[in-house]
Amino acid sequence: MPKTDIDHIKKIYSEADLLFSEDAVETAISNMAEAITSSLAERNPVVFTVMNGGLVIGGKLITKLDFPLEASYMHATRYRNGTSGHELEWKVAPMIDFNGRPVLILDDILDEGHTLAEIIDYCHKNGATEVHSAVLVNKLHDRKARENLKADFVGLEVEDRYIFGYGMDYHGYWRNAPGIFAVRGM
Ligand SMILES: O=P(O)(O)OC[C@H]1O[C@H](OP(=O)(O)OP(=O)(O)O)[C@H](O)[C@@H]1O
Ligand code: HPA
Repeated sequence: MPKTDIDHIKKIYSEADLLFSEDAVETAISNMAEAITSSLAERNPVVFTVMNGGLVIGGKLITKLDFPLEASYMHATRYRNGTSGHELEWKVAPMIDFNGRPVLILDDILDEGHTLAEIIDYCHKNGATEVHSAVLVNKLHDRKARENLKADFVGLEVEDRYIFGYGMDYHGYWRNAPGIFAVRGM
């Protein structure tokens, strides 16, 4: 797709199937926040959002976490604004030292899970005492990178289609879409 084919991008949105409305997603985020608060309020975790996809869930979720926490980000990408994954490329490593501390990783989607699996390994190797993970969406299929790979906190389960909205992109666009949408035919 040419980089500036904005008409194609608009068509993708107008033809997409709405899987979860904004209200449904907001309810899921509130439920995740409650569950995370119950589990981690006394653990003093460092909360890392995985950019870029974690942009929306990171912002929306942490204001609902009812305990003192330090928040930062890391940036790793596997899809590079395309619709199929490659090897994980680190763009920005975590900048808060988490050696000897629990960590909570926040991301938009657990799809095949290579991203989350590598980030969890990275955190353990670099001294995290516990690594917790939360994703807005888990995609249902049998292609997970590791058997039984799951996030500790999951907002919504989605069918095996290419989705966008709430941080998830279609060729770099529509991270801002107010709901979770599936691309027609994908
Ligand atoms: O479970 P996986 O199959 O590994 O895919 C999930 C990852 O893919 C997306 O990131 P992407 O690489 O597209 O970069 P982005 O965050 O900049 O969109 C998403 O934000 C997750 O981090
Ligand atoms: O379905 C998806 N949509 C957007 N980004 C993604 N990254 C992995 N899977 C997806």
